[in-house]
Amino acid sequence: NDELIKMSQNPKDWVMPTGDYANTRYSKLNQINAQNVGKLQVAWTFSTGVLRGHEGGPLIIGNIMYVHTPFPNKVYALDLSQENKIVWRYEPKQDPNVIPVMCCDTVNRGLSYGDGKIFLHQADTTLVALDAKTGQVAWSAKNGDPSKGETGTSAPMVIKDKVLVGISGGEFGVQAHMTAYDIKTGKEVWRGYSEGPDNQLLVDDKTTALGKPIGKDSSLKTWQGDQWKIGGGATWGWISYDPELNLVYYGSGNPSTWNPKQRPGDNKWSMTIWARNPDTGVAKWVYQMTPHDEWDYDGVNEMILSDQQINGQPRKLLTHFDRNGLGYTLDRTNGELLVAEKYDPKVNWTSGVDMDKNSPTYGRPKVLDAASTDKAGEDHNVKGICPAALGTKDEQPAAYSPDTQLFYVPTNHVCMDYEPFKVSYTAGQPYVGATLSMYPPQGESHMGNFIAWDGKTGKIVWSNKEQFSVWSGALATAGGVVFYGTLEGYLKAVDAKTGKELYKFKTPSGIIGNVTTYENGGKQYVAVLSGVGGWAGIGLAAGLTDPTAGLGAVGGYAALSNYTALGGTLTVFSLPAN
Ligand SMILES: O=C(O)c1cc(C(=O)O)c2c(n1)C(=O)C(=O)c1cc(C(=O)O)[nH]c1-2
Repeated sequence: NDELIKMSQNPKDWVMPTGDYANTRYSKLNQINAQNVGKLQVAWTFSTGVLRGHEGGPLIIGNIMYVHTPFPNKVYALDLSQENKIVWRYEPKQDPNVIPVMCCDTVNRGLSYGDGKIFLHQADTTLVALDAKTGQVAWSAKNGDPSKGETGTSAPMVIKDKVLVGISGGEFGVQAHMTAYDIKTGKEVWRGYSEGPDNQLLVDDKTTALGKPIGKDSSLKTWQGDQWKIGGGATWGWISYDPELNLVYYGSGNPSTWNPKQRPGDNKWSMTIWARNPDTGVAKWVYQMTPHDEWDYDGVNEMILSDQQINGQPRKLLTHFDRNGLGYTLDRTNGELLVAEKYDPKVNWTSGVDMDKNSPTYGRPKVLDAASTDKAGEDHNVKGICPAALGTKDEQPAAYSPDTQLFYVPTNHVCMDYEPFKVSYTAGQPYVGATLSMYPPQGESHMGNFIAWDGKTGKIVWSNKEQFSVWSGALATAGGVVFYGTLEGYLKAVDAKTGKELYKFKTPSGIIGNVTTYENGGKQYVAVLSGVGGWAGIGLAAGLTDPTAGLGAVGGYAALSNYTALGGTLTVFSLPAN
């Protein structure tokens, strides 16, 4: 979308949920820098009036800031030039029966802008277009059916003349997809599924995996019978786009039931990086990271696009920090695999990815027997698997700074016990089939790290310990400062080169939102939503206390209740006048 490409080059605004199409979450603003960030103060705050987990962050377009909330998915337009007065608000009426079919809290990851409209993907899967000036509904489209377990949590993305949106429901046996709607009318233009026959996948004889054509029925061959129809591969993560290559990138999630015995085969194309043509939806290339998942290592985390040199050659790269604990760097033009390395040294389910191009298992991770929940079988508890099901990183997006050529990655440092059991499929009911518990790696007490990563070599450059997982999205800036939030509720600023902590402030609740920056009236601001929740905070958010509830997260993060409580607030920071 040419309008958006132009707008996203103006660092005063924040026009996409991801900051830019490349998903770098990097801002050229440098008024706030490593020297003065220690003086940051709260400029203003705004209560959203909603409890539970607040993910994503606001959009800023000129003088208007657009703030969204978790279910019931309110949207506020605030006028920054009029003391943040509420210009309009949108409050959808949604059936609360959608709440129990949301796997990991009632979160929403944010809004998109394009063609004078604000796009919201509601929990009940309604994709709604609001007039950016008035908040009036311009059109709405139904992206799924909550009675089958389909829900909406992901941020839509405007690409050219279309709005792209994924779907959640991997824990309910949905057949997930990415769908493109016409930006003017809301009419469906294409829908590409994560598994199924070729005409549903939108693949053709030119679609490749690791440089080779995937061939006919590439997905069907990897499922038993009709299992692909309830095969998951949910698409609830972030979307990126390369306008020059005309390719969109996103990942697909777990192949439904967490009991691997019930779905033999590679379960393609769950756990896969997809590169699709946004005009037709047809896939140019795919790469499956975790064939036949045995741990719920969803592949949906963001794909960050950067241009860097490898061995003296300029390369168009895609870097992805997968739930499975491996940081991948690929050539985004063709899906060539360049780097796959652990970004937490505790990752122990695999000895690494086969990088030998001539090997029959090229590109596949080598699974270690001790961590195989499939080998152990139903009703056997496999202990000490790292990472836990919520991965070395979950939805919390990393940032990339072209100044340092480093990625700044919020991570989980958590391991698990995992016991698969037999589960039968009923539409609209959980289709999980595993009991989990979560805890820090043996001999350690901290559950998170905030790291800097070199994607060219696959190495950690520095690492800061955090007591809990870092469930907030990072922001990198030209001021040499990187920002992130913590589950206890701190907004933190660290030096981009060294990781040294330069500032922290405790906001009213735990932070699972993404840090955003903008400029208004000549002043740089940093904004973040607090409001604890998400999968890590599900115990607090949903009032659960059984340690195995929340798929094991309730016990793992029980100590969080000593630090914070529910409540959605936007906190905005700036430097003092002098
Ligand atoms: O498979 C799915 O459909 C699905 C959906 C979601 C979601 O929409 O929030 C999450 C997950 N899976 C998931 O595996 C997961 O770890 C997770 C964490 C969160 C969160 O917001 O904290 N959502 C989700």
